[in-house]
Amino acid sequence: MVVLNMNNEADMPVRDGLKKPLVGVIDDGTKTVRFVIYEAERSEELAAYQLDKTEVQPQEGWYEQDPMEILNHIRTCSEKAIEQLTELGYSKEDIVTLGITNQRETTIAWDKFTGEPLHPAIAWNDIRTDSTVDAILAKVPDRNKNYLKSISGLPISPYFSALKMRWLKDNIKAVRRASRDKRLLFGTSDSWIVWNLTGGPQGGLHITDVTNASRTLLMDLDTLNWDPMLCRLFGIHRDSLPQIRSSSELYGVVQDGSILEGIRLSGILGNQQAALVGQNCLQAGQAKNTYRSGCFLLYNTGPRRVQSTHGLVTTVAYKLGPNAPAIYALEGSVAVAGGAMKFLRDNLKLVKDVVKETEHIAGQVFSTGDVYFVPAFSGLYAPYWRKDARGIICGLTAFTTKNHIIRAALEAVCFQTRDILEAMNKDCGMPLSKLHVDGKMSSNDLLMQLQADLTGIPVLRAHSWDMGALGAAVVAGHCAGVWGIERWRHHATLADTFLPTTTDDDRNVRYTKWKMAVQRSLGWATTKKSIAMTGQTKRKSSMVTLPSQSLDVSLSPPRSRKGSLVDGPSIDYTNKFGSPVTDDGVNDYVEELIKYSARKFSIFVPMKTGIDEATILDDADYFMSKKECDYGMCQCCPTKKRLQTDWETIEEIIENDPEIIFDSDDNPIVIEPRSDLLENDLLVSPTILGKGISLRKRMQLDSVPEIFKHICSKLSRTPLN
Ligand SMILES: Nc1ncnc2c1ncn2[C@@H]1O[C@H](COP(=O)(O)OP(=O)(O)O)[C@@H](O)[C@H]1O
Ligand SMILES: O=P(O)(O)OC[C@H](O)CO
Repeated sequence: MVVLNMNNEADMPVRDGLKKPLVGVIDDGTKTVRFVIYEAERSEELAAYQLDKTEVQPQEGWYEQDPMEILNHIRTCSEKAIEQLTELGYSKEDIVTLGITNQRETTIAWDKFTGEPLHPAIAWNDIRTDSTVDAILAKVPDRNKNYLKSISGLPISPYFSALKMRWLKDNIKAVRRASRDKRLLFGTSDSWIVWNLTGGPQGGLHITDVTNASRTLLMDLDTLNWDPMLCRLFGIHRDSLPQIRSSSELYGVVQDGSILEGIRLSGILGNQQAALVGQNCLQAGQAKNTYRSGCFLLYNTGPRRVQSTHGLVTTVAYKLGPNAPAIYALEGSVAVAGGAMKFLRDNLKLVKDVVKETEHIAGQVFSTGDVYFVPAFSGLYAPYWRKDARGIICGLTAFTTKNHIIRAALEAVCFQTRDILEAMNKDCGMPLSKLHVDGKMSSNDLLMQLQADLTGIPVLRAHSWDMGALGAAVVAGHCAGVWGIERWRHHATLADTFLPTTTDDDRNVRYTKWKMAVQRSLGWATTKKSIAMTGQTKRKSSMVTLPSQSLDVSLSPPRSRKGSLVDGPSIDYTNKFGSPVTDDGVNDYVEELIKYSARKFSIFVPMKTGIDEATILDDADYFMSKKECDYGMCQCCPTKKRLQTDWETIEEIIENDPEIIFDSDDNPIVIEPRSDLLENDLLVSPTILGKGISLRKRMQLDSVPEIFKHICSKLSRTPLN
């Protein structure tokens, strides 16, 4: 008899006879949804079912998924896998607990009350947020993409969830509205799944685990909580974010009326962290590389957070219980690995069947014939973090055949892995002596041999390609008491070994050439081009050039926006505009100022009797009163972490993001009625370089932004309409 105990929570079911406790895993990948059932004691996969997801690519560089399809697939896959169980003499009741592993960073916004997704999921590899990245970079000193790394471990890149959340708030009305009405919930796909499994609008749990949270760019790696400054910077309100939990604890019970009804949920891990656990890389110094659409190398650094100075990210590897310490990892993420094979199949039609043909075709030549393929389709991730890189195939000659190109695409995966290893060795100071690998693409023997040859270390391929689901089963089973982590630590993972067959000189010469190819791929996509590509015209801040002024002054943007806004001439308006300026000639300039460079504003409107003062939005008071403890850490908002906010366009902020309408002293921007204003006058008072300057602007009615009309209607003598 096995008695299962969930961390002192209510006891798990009691099983009799020979049947062993089973653990189910929901695996939400980029391309597929799977449901896998393991027999805990023998770590054996008993049943699995998988469905492909519909690929949605509405524009170049945009990758979306249907959140409802994810849920429907989970239902179907779990039903089918459980059907298989019955043939083995088991039943659904033998599944004692569930784990979830998921594609990370993919972001979903939904309505807390209706449960409806407010937009398709934006997948991790989507680059629509290119210009959002620019807007955020414009707010940080020196536009330094690593500025937030000391807190979050991550560079500012389209890859991470905060950028996707910001984009959704900026561009999707339904998301904005839900935010204003406090109905908005954000989450990575694990949160979406758990919320729905545990009741959805009827009390569903809005949670995520530390590993997923560590991929958002909003979590502080030390406190393992949402960081107030990061939330403020990205304009994401704490109430819309899930609660961060450990990777292995009893979260709740499935209550969605599906076949999984009543089963407990006790493990959540991002899929790359899950593969690290599945590969049994539980000691500091062990690493694994998973080859799928992308390729992700994680190096366990134990409880020590290693801050990379060579382009890697610091991430949480796992936290096996609410009171267990967090274990960290250094990660090298490669955006395109197996994805390059798909490109050769679907776009260039060089192969029909990736699995059956690539190895054979590439194996017919002994080298790439000096051809190099950099598959930077959506920029390069680690260690370069260049969103302006684009794919190139170089070194083509009249003798180049498709065999060379396919082989070069395989080698690209190996070279990108070497890039990561080089960075990792520098960061850790101790070269990795072997590499554990998994992922579907690792079934390619030629790829594995090339990997050993191009890195010079043995490559150990796991017996099963899907170590992610196994890892999630381990952490869920650990909490349920059916899969001891200590036992797992000593579990011998079977592997095929590929040994290097080249000399150091050979591989270094080839690697130098690869670096040359990478250099040629950089800077290909300009910001301008990427905006045109994605059809995004709204956020223009990074490419704005102020028009030449009729004013006899030199133009200068507010100091903190200098780097991003202006390539053109500059005005020193502090010297010129000490007092209100009503000259019509200043209109264009005020317009520009309002549009692009406002930093701290007061807006005055003609007075309406009886109203003394009001904030721009009713929300502002609410946020002001809540803002400190909102993040659960009012004493923990250390001054050093506060960022001097430099606002985007005022209309954008007002329209898009009520939460962040605060000036640099953390006061809400105030609309003040003033009796000395003419009807339809708005007096905009930006504070620049510490001085208040009043620019009176007579607004053209047809050009008055809706929000100003609203303000005037609310406060002034004469509504604008
Ligand atoms: N034998 C193989 N040789 C080369 N590439 C492969 C092979 N098997 C799979 N791949 C590639 O690896 C990727 C497998 O991805 P998959 O595991 O389905 O993960 P994901 O969920 O990341 O899409 C696909 O892009 C496929 O083209
Ligand atoms: O689903 P995969 O295997 O492509 O994994 C995606 C990663 O989690 C993205 O960070």
